Amino acid sequence: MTQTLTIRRPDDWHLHLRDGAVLRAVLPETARHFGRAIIMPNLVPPVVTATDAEGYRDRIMAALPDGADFRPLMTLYLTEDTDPADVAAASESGLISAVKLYPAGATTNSASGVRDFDKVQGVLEKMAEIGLPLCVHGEVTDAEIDIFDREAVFIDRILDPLRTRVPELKVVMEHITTSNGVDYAKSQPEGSIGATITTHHLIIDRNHILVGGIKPHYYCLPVAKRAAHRDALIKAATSGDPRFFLGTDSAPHTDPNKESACGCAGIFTATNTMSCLAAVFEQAGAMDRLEGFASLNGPAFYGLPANDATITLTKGDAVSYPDKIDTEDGPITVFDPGFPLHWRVS
Ligand SMILES: NC(=O)N[C@@H](CC(=O)O)C(=O)O
Ligand SMILES: [Zn+2]
Ligand SMILES: [Zn+2]
Repeated sequence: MTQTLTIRRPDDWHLHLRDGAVLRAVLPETARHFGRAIIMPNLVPPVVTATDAEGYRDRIMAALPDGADFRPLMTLYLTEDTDPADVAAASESGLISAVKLYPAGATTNSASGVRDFDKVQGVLEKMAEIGLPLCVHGEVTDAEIDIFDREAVFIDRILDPLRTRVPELKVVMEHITTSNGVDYAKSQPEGSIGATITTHHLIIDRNHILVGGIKPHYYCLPVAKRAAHRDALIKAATSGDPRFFLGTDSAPHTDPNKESACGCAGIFTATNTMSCLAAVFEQAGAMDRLEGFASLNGPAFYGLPANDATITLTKGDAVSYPDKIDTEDGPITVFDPGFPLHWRVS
């Protein structure tokens, strides 16, 4: 008996598309299965103003394959100089769907991020007033904090005080990797907080990166933690709790930039995400909750309708995906879940 599952067309609430040749190569991978995606603004230079976002949106639209049913949801990169009026106008016109906070130095292309939160208080208050969500890369950057503890320490030292300072601000904890992240999201009122979970953090733990030789294609930030944390993420994602939704954080870097003495952080999952998620949800006995996680909870948090279109997943013989996507800048390795995938999007 063939098994099938039809769900609303999913959205990706955290996606890196880059620009130029990489954008042209990776965008079709997402547009094939996803209706919308929150587009991360960490280009070089970053997408800081409404004018930047408009230009980037136009370049994305120009790179879309003909007939694609995909809409990019743009974001602005929060800096200490961000103008509250520019943000408000960009939100009002429908150009942007969120603002992204990177603590300065936390991750790929985050040098222009925030150091002094007093300097962004005015923007955050304006966002709270107009209901515009703040997407947060939640890691402290202090050299003395162990890299495996940076998310938990961020929650205590930065996120919780921030929520006290601007209680009405809608916050998305991006790519949570710990049970601390799960617990904090669950402790906050529904509708005021969301937490995205990536495909890869539902599958790998830190052993995948380090055991049997160093595996650069499993390195991302926040770095994967112990298996017990991965299990807490699986439990949250498959629980049906509306606070948790899919943000793949698919983050392409070319192979030479990954397979290097100082390799870039980021895992590229756009190509096989839905097959990987189906495997995770099936394993957890929660196929009936995949639609909530991938297609319903995210739009509800962002105040958008779910997509009208649907996709159908079918279980059968192992599905093969390319190991790499070719780009004019070099190959980009596709995430290897480490087990055969049997669910395909038909
Ligand atoms: N996740 C990553 O490891 N990398 C992201 C940045 C980010 O989301 O932190 C990237 O832009 O490459
Ligand atoms: Zn991040
Ligand atoms: Zn990211």
